[in-house]
Amino acid sequence: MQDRITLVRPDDWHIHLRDGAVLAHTVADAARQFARAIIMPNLLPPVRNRDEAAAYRERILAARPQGSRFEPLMVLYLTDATSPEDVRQAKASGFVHAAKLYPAGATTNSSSGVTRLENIFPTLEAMAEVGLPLLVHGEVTRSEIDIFDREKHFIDEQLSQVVQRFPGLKIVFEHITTRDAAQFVTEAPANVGATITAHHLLYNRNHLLAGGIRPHFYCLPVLKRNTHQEALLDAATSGNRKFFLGTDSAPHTRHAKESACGCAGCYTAYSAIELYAQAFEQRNALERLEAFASFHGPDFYGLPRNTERVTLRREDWTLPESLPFGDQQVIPLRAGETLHWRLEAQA
Ligand SMILES: NC(=O)N[C@@H](CC(=O)O)C(=O)O
Ligand SMILES: [Zn+2]
Ligand SMILES: [Zn+2]
Repeated sequence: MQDRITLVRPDDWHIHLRDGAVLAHTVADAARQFARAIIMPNLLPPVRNRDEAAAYRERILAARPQGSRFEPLMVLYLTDATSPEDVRQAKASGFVHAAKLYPAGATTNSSSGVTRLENIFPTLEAMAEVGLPLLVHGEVTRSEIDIFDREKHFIDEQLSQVVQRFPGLKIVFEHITTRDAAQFVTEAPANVGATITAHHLLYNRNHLLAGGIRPHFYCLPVLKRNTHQEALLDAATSGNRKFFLGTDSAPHTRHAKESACGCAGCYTAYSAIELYAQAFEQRNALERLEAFASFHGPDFYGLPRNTERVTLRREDWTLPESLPFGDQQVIPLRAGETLHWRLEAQA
């Protein structure tokens, strides 16, 4: 049985680091594993332009552990008011690598998001022109649409249109959760890719709801039935270059999660690559992990692959029950449970 895997250091193409005191924790967790990460801009207020991205980037860099070369890849948050000029300035900065579409009301801190896709057509045109990828939280927000069907509706009503209308625009369908999304991306042209989280590979809605409601498994888009989980495992382990690692690690305090109205988001940054290794091993596909975690993302974004290597060792270890999070606590996904792979500390 294989007991070590060496891979080129991976990157995380979708992470929430939050801001302020918690950056010390979130940045350290990400930097231990990943060389670079695409930093989600859904702060309050959101990261709307080059200057806000520059300031947030400085706060992240200042929170890096000593000696870390972790590189935050910044993202603009699209609002109805984002202009083509904002896009050009952001691209020219060199440190903004994408812009994110949050349909207004779809998820955490999305209230300043885009209310009608048509409002940002000129902005999307500019993004296609300068080569700034569009990242999408792909769910419709209409209250009459069942929450388990919102991703599928988004594909049919919105994403397919954007793909058709802007053939020159790179699009990442973020944190896909359904067979429909995996199929859509597979059949789409090469400018369309997708991130897949570790939790959507490891879990389905039974884990969230059967035998008791488990708030630490609640995220958006919500976990779907096991047939969708299987389709995501197929996609992630297929070797298809359109699919790559994006944890969507999205910490909320323990109190905000364990509540009558709990927040959406799973904290996976603490052990992300180990969780992915476990998912790939379930499929006997460990040899496909490196391409998914370390090659497909930079290739899609047009960035160089990392050169440094990391090693995962087969070793049982137990995740902490909770982690410090500013002056509060965050519960990592799989808290108190045993993982079977462990990332070796860097010399
Ligand atoms: N994924 C989540 O459940 N939550 C994210 C937002 C998001 O990525 O949709 C968050 O910022 O908390
Ligand atoms: Zn999202
Ligand atoms: Zn996210």
